[in-house]
Amino acid sequence: MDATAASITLADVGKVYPDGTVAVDGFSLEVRAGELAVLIGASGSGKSTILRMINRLIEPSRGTITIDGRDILEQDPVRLRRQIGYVIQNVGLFPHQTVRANVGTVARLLGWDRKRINTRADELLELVGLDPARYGKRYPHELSGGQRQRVGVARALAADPLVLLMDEPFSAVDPIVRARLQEEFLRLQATVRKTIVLVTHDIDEAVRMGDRIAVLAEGGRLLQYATPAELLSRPASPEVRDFVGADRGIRRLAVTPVRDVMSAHDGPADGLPSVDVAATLHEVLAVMLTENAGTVLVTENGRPVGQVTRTAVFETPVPEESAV
Ligand SMILES: Nc1ncnc2c1ncn2[C@@H]1O[C@H](COP(=O)(O)OP(=O)(O)OP(=O)(O)O)[C@@H](O)[C@H]1O
Repeated sequence: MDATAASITLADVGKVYPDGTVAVDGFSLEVRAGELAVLIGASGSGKSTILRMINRLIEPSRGTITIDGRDILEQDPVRLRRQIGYVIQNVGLFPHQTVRANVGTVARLLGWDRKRINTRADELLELVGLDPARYGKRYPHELSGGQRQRVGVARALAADPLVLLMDEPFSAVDPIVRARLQEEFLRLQATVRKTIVLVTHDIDEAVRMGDRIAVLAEGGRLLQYATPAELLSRPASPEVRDFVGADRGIRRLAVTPVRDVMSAHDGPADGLPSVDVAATLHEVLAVMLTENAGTVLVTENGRPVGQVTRTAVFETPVPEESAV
C-alpha cells in the first residue's frame, strides 16, 4: 500500500464486557484519511473502549470497523496492530531497553535489518525533537516525562503506520510541557499526515488538536461530531453546550479564521494595525486590545484585502444560544 494514511469507518459498533457492562452501544463514526479526530466525553463514556477496538486490543461485540475499506476483523490482529501506532498515557516504554531500541521495536518485529532499524530510529528521534546522538543510548528513566512521551510518539511512528491511536497521550505531563508537546505534535502531523484518533478529557486539547471532535455520552452515545469552530459556535444540544463549557466564546475566537469574518475594506488604511489573512479572531482581538483599535486591517502578502471591526469579532457567527 502506497498511501500514508487511511480512512477509518466505524459502523454501529458495540461492546458488551463479559460482566454485562454495555460500554458502547451502537457507535458510528467516519474519520477521513489524514484527519485528526478527537474523542471526548465524560469518564466511562466508552472512549478508550472504542479506541482499543480499532486495533483489536478489544474485540467488538457487534458492528463493523474498516480501515481503508478493509474489515479489521478479517485481518490477523497481530499484523493489524503493527500497522497501527498506539500511544498511551504513560507511554509504556520498555525500561531495560535504550531509547533507540524502544523506537525500533516494531521495525525489529517486522524483521528489518539492524542498520535500517537504527537509521529509521534516529530519523524519528530527530523528527520528534530529540537529538539521537544525545538521547539514543539513554534508558527511559534517564528522560523527563515530556521526553519519554516524545519517544512514545517516535516509536508509534516507526513502522510508518497508516493510523495512529492516542489515548490521553499528553495528560501525564505538566501543563506547560503539554502545550509544547501538543504544538510540536501538530507540526509533526502537518508533515506526516496520519489518520489519528485521539482520546482526551481536555476540551482545550480537543479544540487545539482536532480537525473534528466527537463528543460522547455514556454508552458511546455520539452527541455531536463537528469541527472545533462548529462545536463551539453551534453546540447541537444543551448537553454538548455544558460539556464544551462557559468559556467557549473565547475558544471560538481561537478557531475562527479572520477570513470568515472580515468585510470589504473601505476608507484609508493609514495608521490601522493589521493582521495577516491567516490569523484567527483571537489574534485579531489581541491586536485590538494592545493597539486600542476598533478596526483592524486584514492583509495578504502585505496588501489590504479586508477589515474586521470589534463588533464583527464578537457578533460573528451569531451562535444560537440565547436560551442560556
Ligand atoms: N474490562 C472491563 N470489564 C467491564 N467493564 C469495563 C471494562 N473496561 C471498561 N469497562 C466499563 O466500560 C465503560 C467504558 O469504559 P472506557 O474505559 O471505555 O471509558 P472512557 O470513556 O475511556 O473512560 P475514562 O475517560 O474514565 O478513561 C465504563 O463503564 C467502564 O467501567
